[in-house]
Amino acid sequence: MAGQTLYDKLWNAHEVTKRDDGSSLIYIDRHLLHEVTSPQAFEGLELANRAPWRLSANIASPDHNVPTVTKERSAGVTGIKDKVSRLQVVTLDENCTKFDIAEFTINDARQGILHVVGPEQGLVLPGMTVVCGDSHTATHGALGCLAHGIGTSEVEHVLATQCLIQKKSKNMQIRVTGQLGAGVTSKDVVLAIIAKIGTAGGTGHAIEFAGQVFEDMSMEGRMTVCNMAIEAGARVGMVAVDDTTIDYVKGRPYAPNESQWPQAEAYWRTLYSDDDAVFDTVVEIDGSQIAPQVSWGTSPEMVVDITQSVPTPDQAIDEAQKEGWLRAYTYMGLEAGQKITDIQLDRIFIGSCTNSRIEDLRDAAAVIKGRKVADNIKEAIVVAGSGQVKLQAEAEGLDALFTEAGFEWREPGCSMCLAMNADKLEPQEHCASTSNRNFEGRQGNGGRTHLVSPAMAAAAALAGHFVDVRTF
Ligand SMILES: CC(C)[C@H](C(=O)O)[C@@H](O)C(=O)O
Ligand code: SF4
Repeated sequence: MAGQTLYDKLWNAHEVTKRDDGSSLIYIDRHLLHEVTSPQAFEGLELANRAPWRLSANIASPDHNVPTVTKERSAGVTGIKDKVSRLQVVTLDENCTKFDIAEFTINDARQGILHVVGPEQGLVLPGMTVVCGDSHTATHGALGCLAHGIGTSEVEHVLATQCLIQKKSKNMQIRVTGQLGAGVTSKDVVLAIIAKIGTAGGTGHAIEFAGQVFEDMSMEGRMTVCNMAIEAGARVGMVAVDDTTIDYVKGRPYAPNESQWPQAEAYWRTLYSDDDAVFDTVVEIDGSQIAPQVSWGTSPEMVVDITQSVPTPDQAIDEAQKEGWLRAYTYMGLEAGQKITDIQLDRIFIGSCTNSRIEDLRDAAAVIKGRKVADNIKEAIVVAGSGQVKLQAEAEGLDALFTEAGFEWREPGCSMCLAMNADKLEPQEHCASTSNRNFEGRQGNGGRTHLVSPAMAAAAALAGHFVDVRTF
């Protein structure tokens, strides 16, 4: 028998039963809940007169709708101006109280974006199956677990049964070899992967990221990459367990205690793809060739190197791509062939579940070196992914570096990643954003998003336009 991939191992360890139609019933270890996709699930549970099947598997926190301005945040839920947003957060609080589910509420020091909070608290551990009513749940695969987003009806299903009906995906390995150059980060790696394979490249697959670049990468970096597996078309992204994983988990509040640790670690150490495991699809990229990336268009695959230009229609591989580009030039207000470094910016957003961990903030802060945000930038905000990241950054003095340069230092939440709270772009504004999605209207009606790394966003804030952080 051929060896098993990491995905096979995780799947087999959680398969309760195979069904006649080729799907399987899978046991779920951890369920993360936020205010947007849980209300109807709780309502369904109540109507069916059911209780959550395993309370301790669930953890909730509001993240999408919370205000990030300190004055509004300190007022708690009453500080949320938008009625619908407030109702969602209040409803989450009420449901968690009613069903006895643990919640890091709006002003809890542990509140934050679930995909930052889960690993940080040790609530997500290697070997687990992890779900959340949120497509970026793939993030958690960085810890060597099987994690993916689910819809609201599945949220109800998991609450009620702790199980899910799933169809197994194909195995894909993306190998990034060699070493990254200075100034090139995990965000550039994942954007370069998507530029290469396209937003449908991973469709139907569970992606394992492997190779020297991921072996050398920190847990924060691995989370950035797995986070965007969904933008590469896959629901699942994973990295094998190694010393980096084990060291990251050790000592986290909900991680196994000392007496449980040896047993847990012994199991976790088995979570890698066997040498003779077979992948349905393999992609290889030379990491040393990756440059800082910038998205110019309205899809995460419309990405080029900072040294390049907006592509011209004759470079499109087919008519469909050409059509997409023509539409994107207009929406983004860019000319074909225009240099990326000529794109002037209006706002800067450093945050989101892709890039709001401590290492991301350190990377951005390191670029500042006493310089100031350029005059043409209307607003530059830094939004830590969780209360814990914010505290850590403040302990390191990063907040002062940012505010002295002219950035605003905000409270944790999804913020300007999506236009669901008060942090939005105005029509036609260009934003250098460390988030993961750049479709039309994502950051506000008519807003123009450019996806970049935290270091590139910081450099752009200081220059007022995109610059190559390697020579800035
Ligand atoms: C609101 C939520 C359902 C959504 C998701 O699933 O990803 C959001 O987090 C996003 O990033 O678009
Ligand atoms: S930060 Fe953005 S991508 Fe992540 S969960 Fe929030 S809205 Fe979705």
